Amino acid sequence: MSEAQRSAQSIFAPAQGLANDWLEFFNARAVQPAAAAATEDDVRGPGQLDNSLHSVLTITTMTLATSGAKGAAMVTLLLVAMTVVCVPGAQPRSFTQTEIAQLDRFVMEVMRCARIPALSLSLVSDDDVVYEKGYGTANPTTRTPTTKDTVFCLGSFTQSFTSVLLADLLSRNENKTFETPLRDIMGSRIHLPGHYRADLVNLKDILSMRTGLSNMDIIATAVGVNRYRLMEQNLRFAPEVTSFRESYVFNEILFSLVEEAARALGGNTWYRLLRQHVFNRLGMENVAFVHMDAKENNKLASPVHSLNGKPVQVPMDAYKGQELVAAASSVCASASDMTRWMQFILSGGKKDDSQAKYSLTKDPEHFAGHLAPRDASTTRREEIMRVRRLQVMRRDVLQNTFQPVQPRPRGSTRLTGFSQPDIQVSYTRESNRYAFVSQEGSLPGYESLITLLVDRKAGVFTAFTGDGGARAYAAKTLINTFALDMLLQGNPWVDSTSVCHVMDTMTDMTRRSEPHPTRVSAMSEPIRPLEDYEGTYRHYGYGDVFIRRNGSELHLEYGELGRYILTPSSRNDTFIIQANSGPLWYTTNADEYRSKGPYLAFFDNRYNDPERRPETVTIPFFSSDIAPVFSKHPVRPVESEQEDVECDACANFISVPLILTAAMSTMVVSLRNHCTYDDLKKAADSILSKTKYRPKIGIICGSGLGHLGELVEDRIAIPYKDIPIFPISTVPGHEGKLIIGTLEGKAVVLMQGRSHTYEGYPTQKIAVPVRTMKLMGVEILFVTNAAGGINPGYAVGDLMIIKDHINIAGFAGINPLIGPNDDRFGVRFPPMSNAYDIELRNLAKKLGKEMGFESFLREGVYSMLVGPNFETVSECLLLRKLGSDATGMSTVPEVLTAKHAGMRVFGMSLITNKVVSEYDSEVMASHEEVLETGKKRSEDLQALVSAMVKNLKV
Ligand SMILES: O=P(O)(O)O[C@@H]1C[C@H](O)[C@@H](CO)O1
Ligand SMILES: Nc1nc2[nH]cnc2c(=O)[nH]1
Repeated sequence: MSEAQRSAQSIFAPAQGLANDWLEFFNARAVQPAAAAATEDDVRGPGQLDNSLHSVLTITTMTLATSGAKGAAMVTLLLVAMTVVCVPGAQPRSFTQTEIAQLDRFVMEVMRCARIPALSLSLVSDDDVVYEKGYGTANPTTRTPTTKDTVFCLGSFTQSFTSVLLADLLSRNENKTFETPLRDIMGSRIHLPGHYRADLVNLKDILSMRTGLSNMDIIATAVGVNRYRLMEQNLRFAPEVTSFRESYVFNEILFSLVEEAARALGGNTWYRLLRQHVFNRLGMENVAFVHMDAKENNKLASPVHSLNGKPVQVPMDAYKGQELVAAASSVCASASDMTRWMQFILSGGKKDDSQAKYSLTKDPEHFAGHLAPRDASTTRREEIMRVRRLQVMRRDVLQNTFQPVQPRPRGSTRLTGFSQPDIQVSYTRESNRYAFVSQEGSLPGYESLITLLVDRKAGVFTAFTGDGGARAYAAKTLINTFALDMLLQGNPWVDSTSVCHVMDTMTDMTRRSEPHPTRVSAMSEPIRPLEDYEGTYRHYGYGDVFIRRNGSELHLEYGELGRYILTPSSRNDTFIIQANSGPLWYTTNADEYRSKGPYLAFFDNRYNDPERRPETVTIPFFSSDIAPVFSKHPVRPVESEQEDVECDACANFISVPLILTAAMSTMVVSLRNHCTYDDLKKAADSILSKTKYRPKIGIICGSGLGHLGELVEDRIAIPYKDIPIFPISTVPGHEGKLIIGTLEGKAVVLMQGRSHTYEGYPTQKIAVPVRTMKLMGVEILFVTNAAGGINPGYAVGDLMIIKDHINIAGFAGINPLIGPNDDRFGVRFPPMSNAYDIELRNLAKKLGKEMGFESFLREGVYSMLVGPNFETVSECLLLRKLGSDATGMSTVPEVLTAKHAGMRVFGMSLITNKVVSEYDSEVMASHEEVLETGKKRSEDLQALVSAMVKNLKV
């Protein structure tokens, strides 16, 4: 037994008072520390540790304050970021014997403190293997020592493999990218909740976890749901945590869709494609899948958890349910495999082929495109040497998987790197010195972490068996940190004498940052007879749970695997959940899970009446974000129907029914109505290419008011039908031309006519011309319209400067800003309190006065209804009560879009008619009257707008 093992044992046993079972694991370890022992000088003392540790912990504390449930992961990442950057100008290199001994000692100490039975480590630098090693006992039954070829299941790390596979498949497919809507890849309907998601969701959204849908992974582990049922029935009821693409929401169940996409792209199952395209190509020989062939793999390290302080083997059946989330979490691999992976990533798609024995004659494909041009002097050996580093995947293809979803705002103190992680290896951060890539994974009984310093071509991989949770995070982080510091010849700030203490501190901090468990204690008697709780409770997303009495016990059954006992607690109608048997024991029984507090089931009835039987049961541990409520009388959630009609965003004309249900205010709109930034930019550039002018002023002319366009000099006119993304005006009085030229010497772009929601355009489409103007460089927008006068003091022919608006249509869910927000246009939640620019309003009043318009120039509030009908009398009276002076059917969507995009807005209504506000009146509003008035007064309106343009300082 080595010195390190002896000290591990002596400290371990008495201090922790642990069961012998754990010691057995250590006794059986096959660690062979290097011959040379480390000198004291190699190891930093506690004094040095304090400063570094202090700064790390300070940052950690700050992170925890803002991070919430994902605190542990962030601690991990920050610690690595903090420590690996503190090595100035170090060079990667191989280890001396002394360093190997130092590293071994460190690892073994971590294993001792974190009670890790088996661990594998691999380090690479400059494409070379620096160190690969197994520690401890891989299989307690056979006492097999851990080696570099021992297989560990990697959990979420699988997502990195999946991303690279997809990058490769997409690169072979001309028309598809990570941003192609999934339905265009899979050719089938995708059922997801909320407007737009099903239409728009793409691989990037799922891989970077920004669909906003709650994680329902429990379905995969407990219910016999097959993929078809999941996709057809359950996913459409996944609870929404945030809006689509709003922020990072952990979700692995949607990887079932990714698997289907891989199948559609590659014509084979995901795992076969993965073997073929990734593992075989890289020579990752030991790979297995946790739910399929891992249990037959004799190199597999046995998964171990602790229960009441004793190590217990996790039954392989527990991983059966991983099938549904396989693409997110099912790959198992050895340290030697992961060395190859790290070399592949760090070298930009190459594989170290130096050990391979290929024959030029027998394996010509292997050398295709890699051989040096041959001349008489080239020997066969030289030719072969050229392919020592074989490019197995194109660099640009691989790089696709590293594209951030959204760039981190400059100078931002928000940890957007975490909440909007990069697509592939998840967490890329530009540290002071190195681009840093890291991904960790966990499954019951297994932990892993890979950390790559891309610029330094250095990487470390650690995997082990044992408990998960805060201590495991600390353990793997510290090992990777220490190894990288050593690799880069830095002075590790933690060493084997201090690491256990540091790990304790980190563990405590992480645990403290987690939500406090509800305090309840077990009771022998519930407040009501057990029969009262019995029944089938349903959730449309999660499926059914069955509550049955079994003798004196209450049981909860969920799917194939979920068998739980419900123990009454000190809180009324609240039960403590514990798995009683079977492979799911670890979900509620294992020490690490229990340390987070008891798992509870809350029964309730809708009247909150203790006299009535419970009708619902809420089970928080089924989800990490929204606790699902199962009900005896469930109400089927209203689904947002997806539009069947293919109505492409950039099609000329879109007829989309707007169905407003009074109860839900649900608008049925296809997200394809959104033009992307690139579509709009293309349109803007194409318009600008037709004119020498670069207008900063945009003007939209309302019904019958387009004659202003005739005052524009040196103009070109582009019919909307020639701008593919523009909606086309279909209403008399709206010409439908975009005019560019000068007005009063200023470059302007003028819309001779507009489109309206009532024409059948989704309101997002109305935003298109405004956003196009924005991308052309427009800074100030003039909007004019014809409106009905509500204010009794107004007369037909009055001009009303718009002071503010009331978005009546918005009350019913019609707003052009609904849908995913593209930050390049504006913020998600734009203020609207200053919609109509005060300076421009004052300028209009001043000029109006000078022009002698005072007697018919007003200032008031415009309200927008969708139309196309004019108002009923009661509606007019209501609008008046709301504070509206005039009403119309346009303008507001344009103003919202312009303000969202940071433009200044001036609005003016021509009062073309007076609304009918008496029940017995025989007067009727008509479009003819509107146009007629327009003719009479439009010259004044034109004069005022022209004068304003003249006076603007742009
Ligand atoms: O485009 P605007 O708002 O000027 O047109 C108004 C509203 C209807 O389109 C039409 C009704 O006459 O005039
Ligand atoms: N809603 C509405 N729009 C108009 N556009 C012009 N006149 C009117 C009107 O009276 N009501």
